Amino acid sequence: MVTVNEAGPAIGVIVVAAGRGTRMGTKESKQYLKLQDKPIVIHTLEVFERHPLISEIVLVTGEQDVDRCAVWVGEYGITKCVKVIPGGAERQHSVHRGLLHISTPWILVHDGVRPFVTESQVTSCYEAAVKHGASILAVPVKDTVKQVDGEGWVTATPDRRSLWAIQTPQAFRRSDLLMAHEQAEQEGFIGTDDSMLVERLGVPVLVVEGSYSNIKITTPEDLDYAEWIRKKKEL
Ligand SMILES: Nc1ccn([C@@H]2O[C@H](COP(=O)(O)OP(=O)(O)OP(=O)(O)O)[C@@H](O)[C@H]2O)c(=O)n1
Ligand SMILES: C[C@](O)(CO)[C@H](O)COP(=O)(O)O
Repeated sequence: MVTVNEAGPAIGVIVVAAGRGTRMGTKESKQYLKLQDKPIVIHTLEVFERHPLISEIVLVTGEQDVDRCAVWVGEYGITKCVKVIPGGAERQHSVHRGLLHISTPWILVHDGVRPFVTESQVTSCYEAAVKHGASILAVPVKDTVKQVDGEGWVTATPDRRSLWAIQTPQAFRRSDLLMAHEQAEQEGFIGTDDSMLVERLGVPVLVVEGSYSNIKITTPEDLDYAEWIRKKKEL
């Protein structure tokens, strides 16, 4: 772990960037690939660095990447990043580790590979959480979605009007998120987002509409799309 900057408590963000990017298939993990001039994870950190409500960022990276990320944090002027720590085998473990290094009463969790979230989306997500207890960004699903069995047969077609594609940030009371992670760990439950864990506690989670451009850079074609989004934002 590297302690980078000192900052006062308010709203904390855990940026998880400890994944291996197997679906991207590049030698360098996708969060460190350059988008225009900077690593993707730096673009992501800059959104929170600029955000007036955010006081503190904990960056979770691969164990072997902690030192170089701590150097980048200094070089790119991410003054709110107070710690760079190693993550775990699953995203969930990385978030849990981050949570142990941040003590603000409200926490946002964000994927290091979602660099296009906007300041207003972060604000909307946080404000909805404070008002309603927990909140996540999402967009309505555009395609018809089918449930399919292991042999390829369609088993159900859920009503699309009830389906949303879930994004980050996701905002929670720190106490709820910590309890949710502890319970999941005790029960051996692994979820693909933090909301799943908090939902298991019985905490209602409100969906806040985000935007389709808040993509998670996951597969190679996402890189071209990311360049296109970035250029469009500059215009
Ligand atoms: N053990 C892990 C796995 C994922 N993540 C982070 O969680 C975010 C969303 O995960 P995903 O896009 O699935 O990233 P990877 O796990 O890297 O991708 P893949 O599943 O293709 O290996 C990414 O910022 C990733 O770095 C993490 O911090 N720790
Ligand atoms: C949290 C998340 O970004 C919501 O879409 C996503 O579930 C994490 O990535 P993964 O691809 O499911 O690992």
